[in-house]
Amino acid sequence: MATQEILAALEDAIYRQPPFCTGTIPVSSRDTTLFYKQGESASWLDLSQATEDQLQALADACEPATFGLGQRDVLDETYRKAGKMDSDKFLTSLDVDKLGIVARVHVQLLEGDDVEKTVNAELYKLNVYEKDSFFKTHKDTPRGDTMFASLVVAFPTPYEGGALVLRHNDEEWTFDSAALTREQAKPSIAYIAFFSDVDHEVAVVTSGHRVTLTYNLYLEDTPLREKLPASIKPVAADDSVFHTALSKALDDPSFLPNGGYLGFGLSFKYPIGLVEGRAAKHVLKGSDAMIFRVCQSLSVRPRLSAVYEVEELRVLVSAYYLVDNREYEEGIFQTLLWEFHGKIVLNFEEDIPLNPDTRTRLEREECIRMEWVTPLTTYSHFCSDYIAHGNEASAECIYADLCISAEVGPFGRRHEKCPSE
Ligand SMILES: O=C(O)CCC(=O)C(=O)O
Ligand SMILES: [Fe+2]
Repeated sequence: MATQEILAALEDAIYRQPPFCTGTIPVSSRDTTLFYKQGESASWLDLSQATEDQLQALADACEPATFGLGQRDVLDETYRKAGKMDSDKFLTSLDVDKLGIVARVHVQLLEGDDVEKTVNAELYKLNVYEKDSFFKTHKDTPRGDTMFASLVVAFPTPYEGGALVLRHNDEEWTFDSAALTREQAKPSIAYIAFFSDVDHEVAVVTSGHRVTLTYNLYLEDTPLREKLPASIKPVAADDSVFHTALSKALDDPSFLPNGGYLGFGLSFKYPIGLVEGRAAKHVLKGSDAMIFRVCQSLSVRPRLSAVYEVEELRVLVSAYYLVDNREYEEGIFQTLLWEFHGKIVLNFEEDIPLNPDTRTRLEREECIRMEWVTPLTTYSHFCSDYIAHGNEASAECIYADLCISAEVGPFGRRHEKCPSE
């Protein structure tokens, strides 16, 4: 088969599941009691049978919610109009672990080895969206490189509007928590967990009060403390179609006969730490995780990488390095090559280019030859160039556009085990 046909077949074989999971769970007053501070005193209400007056009092006890624009928290009610209460100002009786929400989200959003690790849900904020409240499109600010998803729990209070709309790779999904909770025979909460880098917005609430708790979900590198309940079955990861397509490609002597690299522009973005010298522990999401697993299982050496564009050349660097565009004595290009062990990415026809810093021809070893299976649509930003709409200012981490680069051996030596890294 011609190379282009093989690459297209590989791309078609990548299985993409939706970047979220949702559900409803019946609750009792034991789950929906909320205590909160109000100046020097305290109040409480039951969010499964709250009156208008109680909800208004809760809304009045909230502060206006800000959002993050790069490194700053800003209040701009044309972008986000909502009330927020920080987690030191209230106590909720809702336990997302006991209700099985964390376990469900765990098996529905993660696959492979990640199902054996521990997911921690960290309570972040309480939000009240009154009439005319909304939150325009944003990604949730990564708070640490092990944060992979956000969880929103909506209580059964009366309201209309306020649907959460998610958008990813030209697809759109709506989570209408008002309709979902209204439709249940018993008082129920509605939840949604989504990969935090997925664009999302809250539509305008047209009446009532939409009360939510938000949580940040982290994948810890420790084995699962308690077995997942038997009723919660892992969603079988569908690696088989891509596995078959990649094995077939590797068995084809005309496909990268002398070896080379396969590149995969990723479907999701990943948090990169802004604290220098700290290796990131990325939690790969959805189809990106699937690509990594399959490459590993076929001894095609996958690495999470960043590609920087410097003077029309593309330089591939491991995603574990943090690169910003301050003044480097040697020039940014030399620094990427020497300090960060970068390689110039060329296709199989290109001539070896000149080094833009020294104007001499680059060495063959400084370049790699790559075929892209899925295109890399955006190059990595140098850290200092980055400004984004988040739900909080980012101090520690930002999202980066990354790719997987996978090293394919020459035909006949493809399946040799690579030394572990
Ligand atoms: O309330 C929701 O459905 C989502 C809220 C949100 O996106 C946020 O607080 O960052
Ligand atoms: Fe958000």
